[in-house]
Amino acid sequence: MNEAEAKVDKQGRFQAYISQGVREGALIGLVALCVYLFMALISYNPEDPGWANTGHNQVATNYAGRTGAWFANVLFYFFGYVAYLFPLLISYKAWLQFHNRHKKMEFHWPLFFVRLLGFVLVLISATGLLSIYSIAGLPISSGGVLGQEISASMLKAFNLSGSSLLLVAIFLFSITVFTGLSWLKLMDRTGALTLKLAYKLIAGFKRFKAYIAERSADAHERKADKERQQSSAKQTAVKEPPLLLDEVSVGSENEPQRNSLFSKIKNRVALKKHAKAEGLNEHSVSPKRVDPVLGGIEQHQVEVGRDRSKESKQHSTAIEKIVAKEKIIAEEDQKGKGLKIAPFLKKSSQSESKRVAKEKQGKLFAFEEGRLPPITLLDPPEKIKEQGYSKEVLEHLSRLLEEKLGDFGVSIEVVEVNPGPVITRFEIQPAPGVKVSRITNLAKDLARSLAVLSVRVVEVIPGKSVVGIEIPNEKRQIVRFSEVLSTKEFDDSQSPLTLALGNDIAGDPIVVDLAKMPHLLVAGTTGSGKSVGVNAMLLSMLYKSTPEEVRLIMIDPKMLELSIYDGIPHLLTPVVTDMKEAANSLRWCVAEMERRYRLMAALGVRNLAGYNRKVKDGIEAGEPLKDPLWKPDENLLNGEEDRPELTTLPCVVVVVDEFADMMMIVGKKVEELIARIAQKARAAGIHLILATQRPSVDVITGLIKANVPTRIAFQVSSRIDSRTILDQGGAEQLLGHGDMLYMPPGTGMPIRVHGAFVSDDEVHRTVDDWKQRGEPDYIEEILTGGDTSEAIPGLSGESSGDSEQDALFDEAVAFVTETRRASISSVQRKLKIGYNRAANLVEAMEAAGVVSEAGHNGAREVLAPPPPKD
Ligand SMILES: Nc1ncnc2c1ncn2[C@@H]1O[C@H](COP(=O)(O)OP(=O)(O)OP(=O)(O)O)[C@@H](O)[C@H]1O
Repeated sequence: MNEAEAKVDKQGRFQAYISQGVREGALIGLVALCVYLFMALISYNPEDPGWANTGHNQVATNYAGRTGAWFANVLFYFFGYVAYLFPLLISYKAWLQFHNRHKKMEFHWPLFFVRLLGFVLVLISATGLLSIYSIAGLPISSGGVLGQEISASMLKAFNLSGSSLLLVAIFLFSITVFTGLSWLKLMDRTGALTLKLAYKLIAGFKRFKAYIAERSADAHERKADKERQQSSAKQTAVKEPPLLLDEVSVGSENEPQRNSLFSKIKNRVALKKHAKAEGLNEHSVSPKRVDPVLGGIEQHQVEVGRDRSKESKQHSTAIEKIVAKEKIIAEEDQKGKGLKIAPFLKKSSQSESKRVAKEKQGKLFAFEEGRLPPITLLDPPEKIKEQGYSKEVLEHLSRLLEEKLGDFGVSIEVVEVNPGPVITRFEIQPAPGVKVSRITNLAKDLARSLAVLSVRVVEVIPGKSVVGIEIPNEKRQIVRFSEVLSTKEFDDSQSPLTLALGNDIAGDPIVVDLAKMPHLLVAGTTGSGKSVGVNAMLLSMLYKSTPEEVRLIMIDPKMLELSIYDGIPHLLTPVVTDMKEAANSLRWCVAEMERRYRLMAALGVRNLAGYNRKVKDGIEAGEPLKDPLWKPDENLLNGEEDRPELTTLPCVVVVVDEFADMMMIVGKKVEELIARIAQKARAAGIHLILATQRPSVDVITGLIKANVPTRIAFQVSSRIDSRTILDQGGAEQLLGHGDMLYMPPGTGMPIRVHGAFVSDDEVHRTVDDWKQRGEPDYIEEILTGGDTSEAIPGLSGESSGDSEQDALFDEAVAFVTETRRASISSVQRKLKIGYNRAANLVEAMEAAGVVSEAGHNGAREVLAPPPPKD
């Protein structure tokens, strides 16, 4: 940079420095002048000494002092109230100075003169107008001397109206000239501002209206909730239609206030249903409540973002609430549409079995009678099946289920609905962290809330990660026995001990094999369908097997249910009603079991099927097998040629209806006999069906439970009873009338079965048919006991029976199975009894199969499982 340039640069910087100082100095000076003038004008006192008058005051009262008083006097004298225009003008100039501080200062003379002209014109017109329309307060006219002069000459020339018009026009024009203000633009801006203001006012009013509506709706709802609570407390019975009534009344006592939203949705569900019933459009009912508020929502939402004031925040929360509610309702509708409603997948083909087809043919061509009674003897299934809930009701129920569980603090989502012939299963997906036991514990509350008979919670559905909620259909289909017998499943089953239980929840037949169980325990309260169930089992065998295949021993302490079967060829002995005879028949079973074991051992086979096959093969080959156990009678002097031929052995099924009565009358001996049969009889083809209506631990003892692995629970009165039978709850949630839980052996998962219905007539017809087919071949020793009772190995004699009847026997069994220690001394210590009594108890336990025989070191193994924990 050369010297000249540096000089120019220095000068430039100096100029910039000066110009900035001048600008800022001018700004400060102008502000100070404006304030000073303004002070002087507002505190103007005519008493002060001034330009036009000397005044009485020695000391000026003006805030701006004598000078200020003087200036004020001059300005007011000449221009009247227009004097205020001067500080106003100066403040405008100061603002311009500030606004354009970064711009280069340029002085434009023509513009300056135009502006000055404008200013003069403003002074003239304003003062003139003020003098014509004088405002009091100044010693001279409010337009000052200038105004006086102008108005006088104007009035002379143009009169009042003409002068006024002219002066207003000049004033407006001069303002434009002076300030550059465009009146048209101003009008535009004013219009826009007015409109904006009007919008704001309307929006504010709408928000306020919405807020008021919301508050009154809430108050109304709280009041309605309260009334509902009171009325539901008073209500003892739920009226028709149960679902709708429940939606508004039942369960509301559990609803906290915060859930009033749910009650609104509930009402909506009710309204929708009602609307449907009335044939109304759904929308004609529901949106009415929200219409007034919905109108302004969108606009409000936009403004809520802008307006940060407190009041608008309050309003916005009210609006957000409403929007949220609408969202929920919309979601609800959406969900309803997305819900999967599919009937259960059926496994069975439903086509009729070969046997049914054959029977039809047989009828047609009058074939010879079959070896079994025809299924046509039974009542045919109903042609018109009851239909479950409609799709709409299922959707509503799903939402209701979600709400109700939500009310109890359990958040779930219904993912699928499977309507079945008797019940409908809702598959629900619990929210993360929700324990399924919480839902199970709510079963009763849910049933009440949904106004249904009962609700069963299926904690685990194999192959799915959902929980099942089963609710009964309004009308249930009756499962006819004939429809289960006509299925392929029953026909294809090879076992002579095939039992047709009924249909599962999907309507598929449940056909089971007693031989595989191998013993069955059936329990349920009075009227639960237990006797019908046992009849169905017996008829299943009568429609599947001949007396050569299956023989029956029926024990009926009530002398009621089973006596109907008396006289059929399957019976080994007349229906047993005497309990002493019942004990003898059990004893015979044990002896028969032992005999069969010996026979099987002699023939080298492992089970009854193997034995029967071998015997049959021998007969078919023309070389029937001889009885290896036969001993020649010394008195009769018979020889080897008299050795009888072996015949096939039938399965023996012992059916005990009301097994609790037998236990009470005969005592513990029965338990021991049953345990004995249950432990070993599978291979020997002896099976037990034990039914009781008293599922208590003194009837279904640990010993029996340990030996009878397959259970069927009909409806019971409590969860404890259900646990006694199934080792888990669930049976208390059944519907009765043949609804049962079937627990197959070796599984912990009960299957829900709707039992097949068998009428007494059907039983009579079947029994009569069998009676015509053959006579029973009774074995007398069964009832008398014969000499078999003494000869049963392993079966305790009367002395051990006494020990078993010891009052402490059960306690001792419980102790031993629990601690898994079977020593006499520990029993002695635990029960605080003498050595002999403890030893007898342990021996009785050995005889009952609870503990093993003493080993070479005297130690015994505990065989029975530990007692169930309630
Ligand atoms: N599978 C079924 N389907 C429809 N209804 C049934 C079914 N099973 C039973 N019922 C109805 O339930 C009633 C009671 O059944 P059931 O007599 O078998 O009960 P229970 O448990 O044996 O009672 P109790 O112990 O007093 O004899 C029957 O009269 C019948 O109307």
